[in-house]
Amino acid sequence: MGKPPNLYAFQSADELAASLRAYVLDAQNNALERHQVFRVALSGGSLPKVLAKALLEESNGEGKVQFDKWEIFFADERAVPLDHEDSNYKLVKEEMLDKIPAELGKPTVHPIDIKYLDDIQEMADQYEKTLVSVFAARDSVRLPTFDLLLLGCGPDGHTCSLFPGSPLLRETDPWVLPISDSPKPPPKRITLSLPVVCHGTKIGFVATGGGKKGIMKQIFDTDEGRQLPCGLVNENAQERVSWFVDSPAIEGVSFPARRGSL
Ligand SMILES: O=C(O)[C@H](O)[C@@H](O)[C@H](O)[C@H](O)COP(=O)(O)O
Repeated sequence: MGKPPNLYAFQSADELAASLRAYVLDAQNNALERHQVFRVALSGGSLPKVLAKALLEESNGEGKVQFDKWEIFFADERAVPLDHEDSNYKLVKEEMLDKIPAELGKPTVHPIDIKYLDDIQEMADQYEKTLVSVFAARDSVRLPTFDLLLLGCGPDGHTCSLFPGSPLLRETDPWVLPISDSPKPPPKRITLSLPVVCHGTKIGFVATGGGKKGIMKQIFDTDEGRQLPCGLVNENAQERVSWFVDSPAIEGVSFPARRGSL
């Protein structure tokens, strides 16, 4: 048995952003020491905005974000054009990429290939090929190891586009999966598989606001919650998982949270 996931709780968005920055920088610096590149997967939802605040506004203190060493992938993506309002790429671009000051460098970004909008199986396969080309040949690496995955938690306990009760949760072979009936619109998406998510060196969740308190209590305090997608990531990746939450999101949660800093 490993150690449980880390749950960090903050009073304010500024405190959360400062700790998230320290966490991301630590992951970045460790990755750069190991292999001179930082491979990150990002989800959509509220995460890109919080991340941009952490990395672009909180510039005091330790270390520098070396965006020119970043390779950014999408933990999940909606099968829509890259300039569509549902696109996670557009969200990340507008919230963060377009605002990166020139002196921090430009990350390499891996969006979906919109040639395959009408064939999401092919889109997933092609995205997997992108991962293969970056992480090594599929045959020699059982799973790609992201240095960091930064994820959100839906009100039903979903993460990426892995939804509660979905058969996709049982898929162990593909790295990237298509989904055509997502309960959260739009219905057609691709997502990293659960084994790929859980294989990350570090997995960070950001969940804020009172709207999250019911699901946080379920995930951290109940056996059923541990079977939800976010709970499964906690169970499988244990101390490699860190949650960054605000006080309203964990009101009533019994699982011990560390308050105020990393
Ligand atoms: O593309 C998506 O739909 C997201 O990747 C999704 O998994 C999101 O992260 C959660 O729904 C949490 O969203 P919030 O952070 O907005 O609550």
